[in-house]
Amino acid sequence: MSSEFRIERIAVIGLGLIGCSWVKGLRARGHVGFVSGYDRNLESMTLAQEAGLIDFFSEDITDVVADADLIIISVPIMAVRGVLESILASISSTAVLTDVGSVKGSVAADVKAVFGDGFTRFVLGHPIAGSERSGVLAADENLYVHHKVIITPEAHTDSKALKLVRQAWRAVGADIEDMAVEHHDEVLAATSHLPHLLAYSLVDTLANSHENKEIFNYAAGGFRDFTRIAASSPVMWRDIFSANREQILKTLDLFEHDLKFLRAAIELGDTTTVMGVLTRAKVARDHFSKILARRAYVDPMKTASVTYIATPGQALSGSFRVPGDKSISHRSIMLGSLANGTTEVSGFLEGEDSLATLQAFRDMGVVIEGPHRGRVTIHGVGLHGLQTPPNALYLGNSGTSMRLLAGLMAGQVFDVEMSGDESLSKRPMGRVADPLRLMGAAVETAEAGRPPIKVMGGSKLKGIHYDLPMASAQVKSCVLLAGLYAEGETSVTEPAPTRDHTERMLKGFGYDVQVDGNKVTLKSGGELTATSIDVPADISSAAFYMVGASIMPGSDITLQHVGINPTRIGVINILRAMGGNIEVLNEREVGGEPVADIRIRSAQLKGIHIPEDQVPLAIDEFPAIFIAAACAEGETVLTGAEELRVKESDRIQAMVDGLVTLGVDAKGTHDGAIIQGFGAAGSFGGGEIESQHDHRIAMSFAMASLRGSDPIIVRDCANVATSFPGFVELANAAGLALKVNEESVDA
Ligand SMILES: O=C(O)C1=C[C@@H](OP(=O)(O)O)[C@@H](O)[C@H](O)C1
Ligand SMILES: C=C(OP(=O)(O)O)C(=O)O
Repeated sequence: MSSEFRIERIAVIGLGLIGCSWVKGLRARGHVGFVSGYDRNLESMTLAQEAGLIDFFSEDITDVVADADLIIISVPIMAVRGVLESILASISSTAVLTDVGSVKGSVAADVKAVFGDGFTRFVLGHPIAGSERSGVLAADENLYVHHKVIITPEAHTDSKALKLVRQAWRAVGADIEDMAVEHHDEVLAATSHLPHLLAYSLVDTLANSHENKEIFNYAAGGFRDFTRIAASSPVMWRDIFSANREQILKTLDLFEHDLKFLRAAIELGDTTTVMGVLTRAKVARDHFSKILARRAYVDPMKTASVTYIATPGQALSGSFRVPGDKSISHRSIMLGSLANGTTEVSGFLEGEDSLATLQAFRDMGVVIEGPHRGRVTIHGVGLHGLQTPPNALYLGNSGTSMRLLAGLMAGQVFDVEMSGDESLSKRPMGRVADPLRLMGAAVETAEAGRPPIKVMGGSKLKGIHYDLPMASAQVKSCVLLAGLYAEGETSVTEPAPTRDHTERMLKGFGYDVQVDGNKVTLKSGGELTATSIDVPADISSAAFYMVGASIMPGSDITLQHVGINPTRIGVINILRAMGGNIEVLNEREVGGEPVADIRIRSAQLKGIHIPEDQVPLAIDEFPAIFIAAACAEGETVLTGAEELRVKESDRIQAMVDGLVTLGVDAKGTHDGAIIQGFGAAGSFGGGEIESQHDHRIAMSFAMASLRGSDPIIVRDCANVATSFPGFVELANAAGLALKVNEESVDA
């Protein structure tokens, strides 16, 4: 903020922490000329003058406000009206007034009552900052830096007055947020007023108990944390509780209702319900803690931008396990939730995509414990036990969650809306809406079949036969999952084999599924029975290391416990066809899925025309395979892969653009790409890569750095956490040299 902004005369009424910190901040930064102050307490005024916060005070409030350009009213809420009445006749005709109270509706009413309807120069404000410390001596010139100040402009508020107050807040480092008066009071009732009320009430209850001495002797831990805020000013809070009475009573009623519910569960020994409340609360609290760690009142549009700086690394070595399979993790939550009984999952992927699915089922009332080191316990509710979620289901970056859930939601009795991040919001959902509508579901999408997608409950579904127009396991799974709720038989035929985890897992839960060549059939009316699921390591995550070890001379790594379902092993087949040295060791079957350890040693790869039948079997691995192709001897041609254009990014374009940036001769075609490999003698040049916020593009170019001549900077890598938490640590342990640069930015 430039020091050109200046207010000549400010009057502060009420010399507490909030008003004094604002004035101190303005003074310290040279934005104010003369400050006068008033407080009911003479000592506060004297102290404020001695501390250099104010230049003048008077026991007559009218002397203090006369000639002020900005009057800051910083007194307990119930005292505002009295202040307004006593200054009404003395303020100048241009003076702007503002306040800092925690309730806005009552102050708006006071202004109207005292100054009349037509008064336009009062700007209602509320800084979300504070501490248990109070008074003049606690004033802190940096109290508002990066803190939110809520301004609640009214229709009649003068724009010049608004501008002045906004400038005066910004000048002390505050971030401004506008809200409607009623909305402010509703939000604050829940986030601030109710917690204070509970803290005061609990301490009072315990203090009145005849065992209070015992209680307070051992009052560390929970008591101290929960009741910290009961040390705040009683006058201030008495005023807030009466000024925002209606909204506080509303949230209190809600809380009383939920508290009774929890009490009843404890009384009945219903530990699952208790666990449900606790796990949901813990997740919410963990989420808020992340937010609170950064800011007092955070802007949800702020996210971290993550950049990888990848310098040439060493030969890869070691034996390690990459995180759990994403496709199987999603399905374990879905089927575990719909089963009868308790399902135990191990090896669960704690990535943002599978966690989005987990949260969606929690939102629909399923009690899910964990994840804790890959272990998840799901208390299934049966096929008909899901409950209406309180809000739209937010599925982040995850196409699998949205498409599979669309099928399941079509069979429910309640309506559900599903939304996602910027990337997911651009992905086609017509491909699932179409067959669901044929089954009788009522499904709405936004324009051109994009999310958000709304699935109306209560439709009577009927079984269909569906010929998949594209090879897509997500569409196949969507139709099959809807089939669990459809009258009669539901079947799908696919144009080429795609991952069959849904079919396998349904069978694992005891559901009858018929597979006949490329046709899968099931009938409704069955039940899912809880089971245990051991999720193998994700071959799609392993693929980056298969490529890394192949292209980097001297490499020799073993990837443990990798899922090698025949519908997923395209990457092994393709790399082998290119001359890769890949051994599949120790093959075994775990919970209906084949698993093996995979040893990869470096080899000089050669370009090939990738067989089209391998495309669906390696659909997520092409970004990594493009890196392998660039290091190969000769030309690699990919065809029949137009699906790559509708993943988290247009993966053909994103990879070709990145390769060209690094000096590789590559071009995209409508359904694939042609890449001229630079061979044994060549390398990637340095450069800056746009990952298009796509996890697989980011990780592929990180691997390219193994054969880089110069640093490769990869932008927007935050989404690596959707499928591969811990990627950077593992990569560096294996031989890469990745540095991470993280910044908070406006999304
Ligand atoms: O069913 C699944 O778990 C998936 C299917 C594939 O999508 P499509 O069905 O769109 O090919 C794949 O790309 C995605 O990462 C996971
Ligand atoms: C396409 C992918 O996932 P989804 O469709 O679930 O977003 C992927 O992980 O590469």
